[in-house]
Amino acid sequence: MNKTGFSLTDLETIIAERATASPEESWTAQLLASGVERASKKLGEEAVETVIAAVSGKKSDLTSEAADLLYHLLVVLKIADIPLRAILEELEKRTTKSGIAEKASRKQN
Ligand SMILES: N=c1c2ncn([C@@H]3O[C@H](COP(=O)(O)OP(=O)(O)OP(=O)(O)O)[C@@H](O)[C@H]3O)c2ncn1[C@@H]1O[C@H](COP(=O)(O)O)[C@@H](O)[C@H]1O
Repeated sequence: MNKTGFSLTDLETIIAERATASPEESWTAQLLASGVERASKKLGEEAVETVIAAVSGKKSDLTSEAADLLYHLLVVLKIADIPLRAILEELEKRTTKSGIAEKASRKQN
């Protein structure tokens, strides 16, 4: 748990609230208005920057890039009208099986 109890759900709420902000003042409003293609491109860039930071071994860079990545993922999910809850439910379903067992069951199908 972090110091303040801030969670991804809180960030999801902030993103939803910023949807009505002026795009001149709000990066979130700009991204939401830009549509799924541009926001996804930004998400992809943040993913690449996260990979580069991970490989560099610089923990502070990776922390910062991972934060950018999670924020932009939540923006894309908002545009797609998929609540964070749906992703958490999907992840929860997966807790009943190991990743290796799940991959093996895919190969059989
Ligand atoms: N968590 C974030 C957040 N993380 C990253 N960003 C913005 O995402 C943008 C990323 O742009 P760039 O790709 O140009 O930045 P970069 O990848 O660091 O830079 P380059 O090296 O690629 O040039 C920057 O403007 C960041 O400020 C964020 N913008 C907003 N939030 C949250 O959303 C709230 C509302 O923000 P606004 O909507 O801007 O009011 C904020 O208070 C935060 O809680």
